[in-house]
Amino acid sequence: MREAAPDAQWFMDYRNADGSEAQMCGNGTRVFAQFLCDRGLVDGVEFPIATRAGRKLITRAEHGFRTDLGPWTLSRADEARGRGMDSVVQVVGSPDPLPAISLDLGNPHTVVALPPSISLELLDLSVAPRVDPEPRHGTNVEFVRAIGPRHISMRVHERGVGETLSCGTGAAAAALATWWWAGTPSDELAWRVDVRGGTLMVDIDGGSVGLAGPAQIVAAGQVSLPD
Ligand SMILES: N[C@H](CCC[C@H](N)C(=O)O)C(=O)O
Repeated sequence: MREAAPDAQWFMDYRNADGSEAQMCGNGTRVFAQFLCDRGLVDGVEFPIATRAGRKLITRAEHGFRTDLGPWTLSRADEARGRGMDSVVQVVGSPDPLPAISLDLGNPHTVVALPPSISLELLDLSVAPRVDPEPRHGTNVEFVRAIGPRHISMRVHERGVGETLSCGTGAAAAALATWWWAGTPSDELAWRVDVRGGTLMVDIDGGSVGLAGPAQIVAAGQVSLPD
């Protein structure tokens, strides 16, 4: 980690609600940045942090922060390029399994574009969606509804958690998948992603992706780490 981010002063580690380790958390990087700024632990408008998924550059924005999430890849590129999908997802609320593509943003994501016949609001994500073939290390599953040009709405079932109100790397994966499927011209690169918890902005620059949104510390406490 030190080698991947030699100039980073701080390292963000991340655990899911069930205690499992995740390589990255996009929304977490902004709250981490807010914490560092509030405590005066970083200065400047731009600073790098280290994560298990490598160095991430944070920039202060007018309302919150932008995180350069860096490079992304299609996890099963040959399948995705050949068929426009690499897996299927069975979710409560859809009678049939739905086609999906898998992306790697440091952590794994599986994105489903919902057909018009299926309501995003009515999906039951209290039951974990089943991904086939099942990714070896699990995956975060995003369900996407197109709203307008470069504007999507999304719900997410997170690995190690369940449904959450927002997922930053998931929002980036959802925008990237929609962009990739639609073959969007290269000058249309700023995307708006509505999630249950608010709105995130995703900017796509070819093989690299950025995530911007607000950050607000809502509670403070102490955590005891095991020895
Ligand atoms: N909510 C996070 C991602 C948590 C990652 C996680 N659930 C996993 O990959 O196991 C985000 O804002 O990007």
